[in-house]
Amino acid sequence: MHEAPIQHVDFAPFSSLDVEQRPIQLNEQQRSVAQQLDHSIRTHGFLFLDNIGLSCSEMRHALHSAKQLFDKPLSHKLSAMKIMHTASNCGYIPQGDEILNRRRRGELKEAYHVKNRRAFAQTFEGCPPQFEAHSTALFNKLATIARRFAVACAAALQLPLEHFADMIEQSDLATLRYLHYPPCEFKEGQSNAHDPHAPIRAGEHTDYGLFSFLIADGAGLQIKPVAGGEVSDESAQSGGWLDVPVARGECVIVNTGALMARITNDTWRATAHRVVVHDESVASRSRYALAFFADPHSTTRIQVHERFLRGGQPRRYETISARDYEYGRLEEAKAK
Ligand SMILES: O=C(O)CCC(=O)C(=O)O
Ligand SMILES: [Fe+2]
Repeated sequence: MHEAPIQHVDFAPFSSLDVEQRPIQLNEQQRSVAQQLDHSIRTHGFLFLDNIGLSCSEMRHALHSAKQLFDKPLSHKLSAMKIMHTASNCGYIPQGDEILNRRRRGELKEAYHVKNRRAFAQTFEGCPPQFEAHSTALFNKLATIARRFAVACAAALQLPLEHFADMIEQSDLATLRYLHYPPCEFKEGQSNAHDPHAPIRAGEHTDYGLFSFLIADGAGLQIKPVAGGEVSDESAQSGGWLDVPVARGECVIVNTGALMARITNDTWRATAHRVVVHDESVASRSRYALAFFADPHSTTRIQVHERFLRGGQPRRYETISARDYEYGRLEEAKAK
């Protein structure tokens, strides 16, 4: 297996950006960060973002609170916690309820979704005592960082600087996802990386929204840039997957999602990824991760921006609302 040569981008110049101020103005250093993003996203669709304004200890604390949440007995999680339904997209997702890739016979993970408290009321019954306060604070912090990142994306793509930042402000679709991949079986030569139907920790997929931040504490993430907004049968199954080196809660991994691919007419693609186990030692341990999905507000019209149609470029995607697109994909991912 090959390691992906993923670049690190230092986001420190953006930490002082006030995303509420209009007009947004960028200095030279910030414009240079935007150029680096453009390069990384065009070449891999994934990058490591350093100095985002979330310290290592905050990231480790977040991973620890995922552990505390999922450490609750299964009977408690099923009876006392709110179970996630597509309509709300928040709460607990038991193992087996979500299948990101329908060719897989199952996915070896459980998850918990936290939504924007400013956009709708979420209750946290059955969660550990500090979980509500901690996850809400983390959501708000990541949402601000995401808006700064959205400005950098707009600069990189030469769009009006507020273009993406306004779409995700107060978004009811943005989600903070806590993930736990429990220890699983490993059989040499029959790993889920090779058999396209075997159960897997997270099946081949692209994320739905504009971009995602990922914080993880263990190996297994693999990526494969694809030519469009979704994973085709061929691209998911053939070889060419690259390992993402583990960041162990030291920096954030960023990837672009399907709605970004639609708006940019695939100038920035959605990057396919999955989570596998390569060996006995990875299989024998739990893996915890957090993903923040920067998804536009549900009423946002997602259309190819005219800038990507210049010079007679064919329009690859029809206009759709963020809600219709995302709920379509959430329904697809629901185990039938
Ligand atoms: O756990 C990971 O590293 C990836 C999770 C992921 O891709 C997702 O939840 O969309
Ligand atoms: Fe993902």
